[in-house]
Amino acid sequence: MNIITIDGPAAAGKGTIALSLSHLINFYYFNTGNIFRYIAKTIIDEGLMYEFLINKNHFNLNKINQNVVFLKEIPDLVEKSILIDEKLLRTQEISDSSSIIAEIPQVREILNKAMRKFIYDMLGSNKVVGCIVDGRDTGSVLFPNAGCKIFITAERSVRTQRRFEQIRSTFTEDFQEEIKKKRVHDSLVLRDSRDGSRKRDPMIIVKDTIVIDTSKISQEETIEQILAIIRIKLPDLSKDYRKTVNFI
Ligand SMILES: Nc1ncnc2c1ncn2[C@@H]1O[C@H](COP(=O)(O)OP(=O)(O)OP(=O)(O)O)[C@@H](O)[C@H]1O
Ligand SMILES: Nc1ccn([C@H]2C[C@H](O)[C@@H](COP(=O)(O)O)O2)c(=O)n1
Repeated sequence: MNIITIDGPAAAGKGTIALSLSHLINFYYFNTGNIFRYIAKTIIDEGLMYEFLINKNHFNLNKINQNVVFLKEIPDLVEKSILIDEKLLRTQEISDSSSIIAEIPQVREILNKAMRKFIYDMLGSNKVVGCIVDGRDTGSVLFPNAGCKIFITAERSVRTQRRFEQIRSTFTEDFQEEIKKKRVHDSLVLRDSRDGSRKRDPMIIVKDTIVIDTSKISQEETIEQILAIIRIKLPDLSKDYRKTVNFI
């Protein structure tokens, strides 16, 4: 299956690497974190986050606005999460909330189903050669049959620094609260713990996954390593195609 999964902890560089790689090999790139972020944003916008936090295990997901009723399938849920301005999804509040919401099995079930359908439709339409998906459980749960599974990680201090710089360069003074390094660090600690220890679909490294620690290597080196892995794992990508994208 021409699906490449890239999992790993927050701020490890998955999205950046996946996006660059998708341009190089002409694959479609799908960021699964954004769909969890989109749901978090919706709960926050509906003013329901407080209620959600105190009743986490009994929260009535049907309470959410008719357009976003989780328990019914929302046909354009994935499309909505793609079309929204990504910057609106990258606030600290949404980062923290999305990780909490992602613990709910019902939410995961519905989002996974919607994401799988979207990707399979995309591949089936023959508009794309393949797809790169990134997240926490894309190789272990979402696409266990993916042809190539990568896990990108980095030391937490490195990830804190990367996220800190990323936020500083993205947000203006309206987001001063966002740029305190301790808050970035504390948020990563909490998210690492929640994403790695939740009962349903925790972030794990499954046995056919190749782990790349990017703490001391550049983005370019990481991409080189992944291209070398893809050559072995996805040998069926046609030779002609490989030549056109400098794949060999
Ligand atoms: N060697 C590296 N590899 C990847 N990203 C790096 C590297 N060095 C610095 N970065 C930077 O780290 C920042 C975080 O990367 P990115 O947002 O892609 O992480 P992520 O793993 O997708 O995070 P999240 O899961 O929270 O969305 C980006 O600004 C990226 O440019
Ligand atoms: N496959 C996924 C992707 C994301 N999540 C949750 C957990 C994360 O903390 C949150 C935000 O993701 P990010 O944008 O940081 O990649 O969404 C998940 O549980 N499973």
